[in-house]
This record gives sequence, C-alpha cells and structure tokens, in this order.
Amino acid sequence: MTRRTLPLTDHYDVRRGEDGHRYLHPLVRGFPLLRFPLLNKGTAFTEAEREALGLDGLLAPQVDTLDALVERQYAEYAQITEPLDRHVFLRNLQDRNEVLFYALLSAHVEEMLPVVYTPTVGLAVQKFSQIYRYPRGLTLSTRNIDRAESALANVPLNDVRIIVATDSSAILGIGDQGFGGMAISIGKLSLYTVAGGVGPDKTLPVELDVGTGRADLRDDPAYLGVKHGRLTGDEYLRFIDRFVEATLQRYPKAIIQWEDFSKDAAFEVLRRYRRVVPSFNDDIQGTGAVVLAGVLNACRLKGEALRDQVVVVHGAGAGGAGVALAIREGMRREGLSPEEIAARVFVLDSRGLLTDDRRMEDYKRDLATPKALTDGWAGTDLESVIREGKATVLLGLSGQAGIFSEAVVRAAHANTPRPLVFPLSNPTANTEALPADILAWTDGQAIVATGSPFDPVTLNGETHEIGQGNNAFIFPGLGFGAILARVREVTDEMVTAAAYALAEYTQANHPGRTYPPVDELSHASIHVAVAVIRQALADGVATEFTLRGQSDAGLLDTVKRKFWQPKYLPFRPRE
Ligand SMILES: NC(=O)c1ccc[n+]([C@@H]2O[C@H](COP(=O)([O-])OP(=O)(O)OC[C@H]3O[C@@H](n4cnc5c(N)ncnc54)[C@H](O)[C@@H]3O)[C@@H](O)[C@H]2O)c1
Ligand SMILES: O=C(O)C[C@H](O)C(=O)O
Ligand SMILES: [Mn+2]
Repeated sequence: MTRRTLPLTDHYDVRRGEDGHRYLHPLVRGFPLLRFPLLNKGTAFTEAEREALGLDGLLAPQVDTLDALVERQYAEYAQITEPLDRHVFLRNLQDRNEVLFYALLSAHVEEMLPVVYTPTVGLAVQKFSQIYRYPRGLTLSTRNIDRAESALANVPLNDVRIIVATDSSAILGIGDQGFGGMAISIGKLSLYTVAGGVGPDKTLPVELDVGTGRADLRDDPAYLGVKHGRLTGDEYLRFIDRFVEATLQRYPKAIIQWEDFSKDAAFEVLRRYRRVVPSFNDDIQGTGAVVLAGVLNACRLKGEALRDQVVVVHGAGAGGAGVALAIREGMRREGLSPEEIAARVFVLDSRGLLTDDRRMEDYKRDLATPKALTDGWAGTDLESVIREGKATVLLGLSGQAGIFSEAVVRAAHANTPRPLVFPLSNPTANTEALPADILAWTDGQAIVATGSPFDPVTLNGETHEIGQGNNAFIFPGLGFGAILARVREVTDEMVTAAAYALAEYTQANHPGRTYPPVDELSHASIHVAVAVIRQALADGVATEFTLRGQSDAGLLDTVKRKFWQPKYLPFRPRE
C-alpha cells in the first residue's frame, strides 16, 4: 500500500486552491456529510456548497456565519442551569458540529471549562452510561483487545498526533470508574484543541476497559463497560502492550498522554512505555510541573525562594508523588543537596509520613524521609509533621475532602507569616479545604491555589483571586510542543522546562498571581510549547529538523502559525 500524505481522514482532504486559499474536499456528499462532526457546518453551508454537495433542500433556508451560530448556541446554553445538562449540551454539539463546538468554547473558555472539564467532567464520568449518545474515540476492552489492529483501523482519522488514554482506575479523586473514564479522555482532548492548538482531527480519546473493581457498576444493567473485575499483573500489561503496539503501527507520529491510572500502574506504565512511544503521565508529570510553577510564583510573592521552604505533600499517589519529585527537582536546581532536600520535603500517604523504615510500594521509596530525622517527633500524622518539620507549604493530593482542617492550616501558619496552602484535589467536592476557610483561618495571609476552579474570596475588604493549579496549564502546551518537535521521547527535562515556562509566563503577565487566569490558557500553553520544543532540541529528542537553530521568536512564530483555529473552511466537491 502506498502511503498517502495529504488526506487527513478517510472522509476529506484539505488542499490549497489556485487562489492560495485552503479548501476542504469531502469524500462523502449529501446527507452523510451532515452527520460527520468534523465536516458538518449546519446552516453555514453556503448556497453554492449546498448545491454542489447534494445538501440542497436538507437545510433551513437561512445561511449563517460561524459567529451567528456561536451566538445562537450560546443563547441556548445560557438557558440551561444544571452543570451536567450543560456538559451534555456541549458534548452533543461537539458530536454534531465540531468546529462550532470549538468556536463556542474558545469564545467562553473561562465559563465553559468547568463544564467540559473539571469539576463537571467528574459527574459526567459517573453518569457516562446514562448520558451516552454518540460514540467518540476508541474503546479497547477485554472483548476486542485481541483485534486491536483492526479496531484501530476503524478509527476514521489517519493522522492522529495526540492520544489521551485512561484505564479509569483513579479518575480525579473519585476512584475506579470503569468505562465512564472515557469522559476524562474526551475532556482533556477538548483542552488540547482549545488551549493547545491541536486540530480535533489529530486527537483520539481512548478508554482501556480492563474491567472494574466496582461491583455496583458491574451489577448495574445500565452500565456500558465490560462486567468483570479488573485485569491485573501480566494480563493487564499484555492488554496495554497490545494497545501500544497497535497504536504505533497505525499512528507512528502519535504521542500518548497516560491519564488517571492509579498509583503503581501509573508509574509502571510510564516506565514501561515512555521509550517505546513518546508519552507522559499527566498526573505524575503534568501535575508535578503545574504545582512547581505555582509554588515558585508563590515563593516570589513572599520574597523567598523555593529552597527556603519546607513542603508537605499530602497524598502519595500519582499526583502526590509527581508533585514531590518536581518540588525536589526545583530545590536541586536551587542548589540544595539530597540531604537538605530530604529535610524539606515530607510526603504522606494514607498511613502517615513515608519514612524509610516503613514498608511501601517501590515508587514511594525515593520520597521517604530518613527515619532518624523524625527521632523525637511527637508523631508522624499530618499535623505533627507540619509542626515538627516546620512546614511552610501544604500541598493536597489525597482526594480527602476537608483534611486541611483549621488546626492543620493554623499549624502551618504558626511556622510562617504567609503559608502556601494548595488543596489540589479534584473535583470540587474532594478539595482538602475551601479557599474562604483557609483565608479566614490565616487572616488573609495564606497564598491559596486549588485544583478545581473557585470564585475569588473577599475578606476584610480585600479580594483574593484563587489560582487554578491544574495540570491543564501544562499538558496542552507540553503535548503540542512535543508534537511540533516530533519527539522520539518526552524527557523529564521537557516537563521541567514546561514548569519554568509557566512560572515565567505568570510572572511576566500577572506578577501578583500564582497562576494565570484561565481565559489565558491558550497564551500560557503557547509559551509552554515553545519552551518544550527548545528543551526537546537541547535533549536531542526532536526529529523535526526545521526547528533547529530557530530563535525563541522564530519558535513562537511557528507555534502560533500551527495553532488550530475553529473556522469553517470553504468546501469544494471532488472532481
Ligand atoms: N490539580 C491537579 O492538576 C491534579 C492532578 C492530579 C491529581 N490531582 C488530584 O489528586 C488526588 C489524587 O489523585 P491521584 O491521581 O494521585 O490518585 P491515586 O489513586 O494515584 O492516589 C491517591 C493517593 O491518596 C493518598 N491518600 C488516600 N487517602 C489518604 C489519607 N487519608 N491520607 C493521606 N493520603 C491519602 C494515598 O497515598 C493514595 O496513594 C485526586 O483528587 C486528584 O484529583 C489533582
Ligand atoms: O483532571 C483534572 O482536573 C486534573 C487532574 O488530571 C486530576 O486527575 O485531577
Ligand atoms: Mn488526572
């Protein structure tokens, strides 16, 4: 078979006309054209297109512009009050008319992000079987994993560059969600397009349905996933191997973002495949980078350095361990020795402080505190660790709602006039503390950032913006940069470069904040993407040679030029 380079999907290609403009040439015509979300323009098909493409008589007489359609959809959206209903509305639009969905989302990022993404996506995951309408993405399950190649061949996209894949074992802070985790892959990829500039035809959400440990789901007749327990051990890895092999064959240019794999699996999968297929784990690496960026900025706001802080990370799963590793790396870059770092970063799991005399999973070992350091401490529970270790920074990644109690926060405040308190667990119901409470308990002195969005808090006449420390500020730019550089591998240094780039962007544009406002997600991502490309070139993993030797301004220009914009292309029938 000869390789076609031009066609983007089996259903259309995009070519430049003699006038230099880009035209979309659909393979299908007539009614089916209105059923392909990537192609459908609804009433924005012009009279000439309607006649040429067999659509005459199938659409309302009015011919609309994209802007007019966006306004009409927004007016409808605004009538809906329930967040989950809003989510369903937007998902239905996405499955009907993808350009319109992205145009609407781009115009209302700050308002709609919490609906397509955290926190409402958590609800969408839980209700996925109930709200399921159209299929989207690729589902591999124990039913079809032996036919992974032919299943992938059925995906109607020929040039996928970014895949978000989950096994749904640890969705946000809500645990095993079985097939419903697909909603997370879909939501993350919406951000790749709206904030990371990756065209929707280049994205593929994947659900790896290896079963679920939840009997309530398996017993629910409405549940759409496979109804047996989770694969484990070798069987599990063989399943993921089959997915990776088939993906490499069909999409040799794709990068995989591993999402919401629970702790041990998250580390094992990342280690096993990161050199086989360019890939990264969003919860370990994306979260590590976004939290490092926010902590660096918050330190600057205090007039201190990261190396001056004592950090407590509460939660030692994928997120917590990733954050601890990133903070340690930040301290190393500020000149601290491994021994000094060990006395400044304390990590707790559900059994308390990780100390090196304890039994624990392998991946936690590097994060354990030397037992000798805790000799004479009153205890190794959260509050004791804060007191005895003199913590100035509290990072919550345990999914345990309310665990940053008044006593806990006050204990940190006793160590420093301005503690950093980041309850980072998602969705909102799982947050370790409410920003308003943290600020009240610390007389407005704490620097607060959260994983899910929160309204600003006004206390004693002063308004505090609550930064959103969510990996959404990292993964779109990290993935986009990796795609543009055509990397062989996503290195740890690329991830760290993303963290510093985000910190730098915030400092330059919002010197008083820990994170940029969410409506600047795409600007921040562009900045991150440039830094990621630069690092990929430095690490020798970039195979896109045209980027070599480019200045930062040149790279910025390239990233901006490649950034996908939601626009309807004019259609031309095939000759
Ligand atoms: N803000 C972000 O960008 C971001 C990114 C990733 C994860 N998170 C959040 O972090 C939380 C954990 O996610 P994960 O992917 O690491 O899950 P995970 O399943 O890998 O790990 C959860 C961990 O929580 C810890 N834990 C549970 N109960 C605890 C307790 N009572 N005390 C101390 N620790 C306890 C355990 O150590 C466990 O390993 C979730 O709520 C998730 O939404 C936030
Ligand atoms: O999905 C999010 O909002 C962030 C993160 O990946 C999480 O698992 O909580
Ligand atoms: Mn996640």
